[in-house]
Amino acid sequence: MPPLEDQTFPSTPGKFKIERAHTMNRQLYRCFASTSTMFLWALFLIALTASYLSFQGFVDSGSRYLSASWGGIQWEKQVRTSAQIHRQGGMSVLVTGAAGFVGSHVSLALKRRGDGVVGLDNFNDYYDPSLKKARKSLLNTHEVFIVEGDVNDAKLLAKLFDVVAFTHVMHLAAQAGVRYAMENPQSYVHSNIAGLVTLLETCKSANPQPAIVWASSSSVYGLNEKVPFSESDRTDQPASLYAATKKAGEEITHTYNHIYGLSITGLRFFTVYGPWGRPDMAYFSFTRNILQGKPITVYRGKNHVDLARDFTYIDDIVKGCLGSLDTAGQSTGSGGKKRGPAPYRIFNLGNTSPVTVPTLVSILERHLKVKAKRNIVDMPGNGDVPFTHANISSARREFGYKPTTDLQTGLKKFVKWYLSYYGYNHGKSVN
Ligand SMILES: O=C(O)[C@H]1O[C@H](OP(=O)(O)OP(=O)(O)OC[C@H]2O[C@@H](n3ccc(=O)[nH]c3=O)[C@H](O)[C@@H]2O)[C@H](O)[C@@H](O)[C@H]1O
Repeated sequence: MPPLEDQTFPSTPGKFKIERAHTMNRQLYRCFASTSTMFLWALFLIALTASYLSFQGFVDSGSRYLSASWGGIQWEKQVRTSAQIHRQGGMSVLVTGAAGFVGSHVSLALKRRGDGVVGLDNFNDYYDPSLKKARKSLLNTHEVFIVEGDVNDAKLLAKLFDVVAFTHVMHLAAQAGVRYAMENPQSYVHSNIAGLVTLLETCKSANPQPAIVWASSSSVYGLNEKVPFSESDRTDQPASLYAATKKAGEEITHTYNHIYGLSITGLRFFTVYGPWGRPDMAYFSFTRNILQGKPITVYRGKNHVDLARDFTYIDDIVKGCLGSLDTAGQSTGSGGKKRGPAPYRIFNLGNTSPVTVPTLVSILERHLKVKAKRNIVDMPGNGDVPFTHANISSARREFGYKPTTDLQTGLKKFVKWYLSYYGYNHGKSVN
């Protein structure tokens, strides 16, 4: 039996060490009684360490290989080819959210006029990812390569800037949707705040730094009642977490402009709609339900006042995006250091003619030739605002922005696309 003091927990660490040392000495003496045994043990330990290290190396490279959906010579070639500029004075643009609604349209428009475009998208399932895959296929046929990845992946972003010296970033990747923010608040912080900062960190360190144009939102006007909404109006009363993250984005981009000399343009989009749109938006889900004979819920504001939106057609928004890129001016910093002041701009991109939600439904009924089953309910406190209305004189002055599509015409084009994509007797599998 060992002495009692060896069995119980020591009263001080020092005592423990002394007692343990005695015990270990006795064991060492027994084990390494002869020098030849010690030599063999040393050899054994060296061999063991070497095989452990090479096994770790194998595991590391294996997991890198398995988890990487990007990288490699072939991948870099695709990125470079997609980024190639085919016009005099053209730009090479990294478009985040390229498989999204606005992202896919902007990518196509840039490519068509000869600019280099590389897309980035995480293909999340906020809405039916098969629609995003279909947009990706469309872009592929126009030689736009979309990298599958998240804007929070700093290594991927750094790699992309290693491969291509992007002149511009069109940042459209975001968690969209006003009401969904109550269900999944963290996804807004992840994409609209953390993701934005990761992207800005990459851009600030890039040499040369790109100019950045990114999607803010009309929702930043929140409870503002002064109409039409001008960029100088107050934006400190957001009505939803979505709006709050977009407003935060405006402040965050301002600091990167101020400290690092990044050229920044924020675009406040007003309820963008059109072909290849987002299934979570009202005009899209109403269309699906009307065709399926299901009821639609139409929200109504205080005192039974109809809600209204400055619905803006996608082609007008695309023109606004391209105009912003063309006039962005250069970032002035390099290697994370500012060399002089750079442009910081914010523009409304709206249509300037709000339409009520019941009118939107009536237009859809006409185009679909089907009567909607309207379920009218008071607007729940879910982050919605009663109306939006853009003053677009700044964008008009700066790059000639002039929307030309009214809701009637735009919805006609949307319905035509919807029916060609899903068919009449369809929609059942759409999310
Ligand atoms: O401009 C923006 O920055 C935002 O535009 C868009 O938000 P919203 O203007 O809220 O569009 P959308 O959901 O189509 O609802 C339209 C109207 O239908 C009403 N609405 C909606 C759903 C419903 O079931 N019933 C209903 O009446 C509803 O109350 C509202 O009055 C983008 O989704 C958002 O990502 C952001 O980009």
